[in-house]
Amino acid sequence: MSAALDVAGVSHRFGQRAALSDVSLTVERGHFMALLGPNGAGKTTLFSVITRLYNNQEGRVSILGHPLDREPSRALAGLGVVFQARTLDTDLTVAQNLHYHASLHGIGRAAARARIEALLARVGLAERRDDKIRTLSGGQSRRIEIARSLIHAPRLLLLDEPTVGLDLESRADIVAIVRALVREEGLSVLWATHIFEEISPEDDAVVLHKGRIVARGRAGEIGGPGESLEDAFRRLVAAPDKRTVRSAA
Ligand SMILES: Nc1ncnc2c1ncn2[C@@H]1O[C@H](COP(=O)(O)OP(=O)(O)OP(=O)(O)O)[C@@H](O)[C@H]1O
Repeated sequence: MSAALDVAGVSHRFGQRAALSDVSLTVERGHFMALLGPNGAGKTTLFSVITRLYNNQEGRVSILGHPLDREPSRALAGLGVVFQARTLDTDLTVAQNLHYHASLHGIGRAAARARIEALLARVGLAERRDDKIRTLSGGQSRRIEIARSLIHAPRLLLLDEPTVGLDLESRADIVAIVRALVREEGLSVLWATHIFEEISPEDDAVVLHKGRIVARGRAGEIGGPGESLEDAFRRLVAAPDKRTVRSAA
């Protein structure tokens, strides 16, 4: 079976600045992959290429076996995205936001209602259905954004630093919700972050730095002997002479 996401040799430039250089990665179906990178590494640019906000300049992207350039509708139909910036309408209720999004996907009213109930239960916010978004906490809004990203039942979910600015408990809730989706529904996830507590040793991981992948493998194996993932990350994004590119996979 084809991978959930296959990125092959993708490069992207903003004028003279190379934001991505020959990036390749594969998210297998039912896997959680952490995309680790410091500010400016290129994570958001990569997500923008995968979601087709930016035209692909070089390289190939396939989602669930559908090439993004040749079959964009089929590729994007299987993709859900939680962007870094918040995009819910704060003056509308939770249900109104979700129904609006469902109609954008062409989902009928009755099917949307059932799907929204199931998703609100999934993110633990069924009782907030009729509340305006502006009355929710930051963590609760994020959970609604996750529900919204899943409205069309995608099989691959991209999340761009979804826990930034949230307290410890809200962060843990969001990580737990997404991990349950992977475990129980076989969802495939690409999770961009620079928060190490969100990553488990058995996760697949890639480290992106200055637009290049500088390490990949099981998160627990990216460090050298006796070296934590966090220490390995600091070494990898430090001066080039301190860096040894490792491939644990
Ligand atoms: N629209 C743009 N025009 C010009 N340069 C850009 C643009 N968007 C991003 N860049 C540059 O491309 C590089 C990668 O940025 P990007 O936002 O993808 O990084 P990031 O890993 O998502 O960082 P952060 O964690 O801060 O969101 C940076 O050098 C950034 O300044």
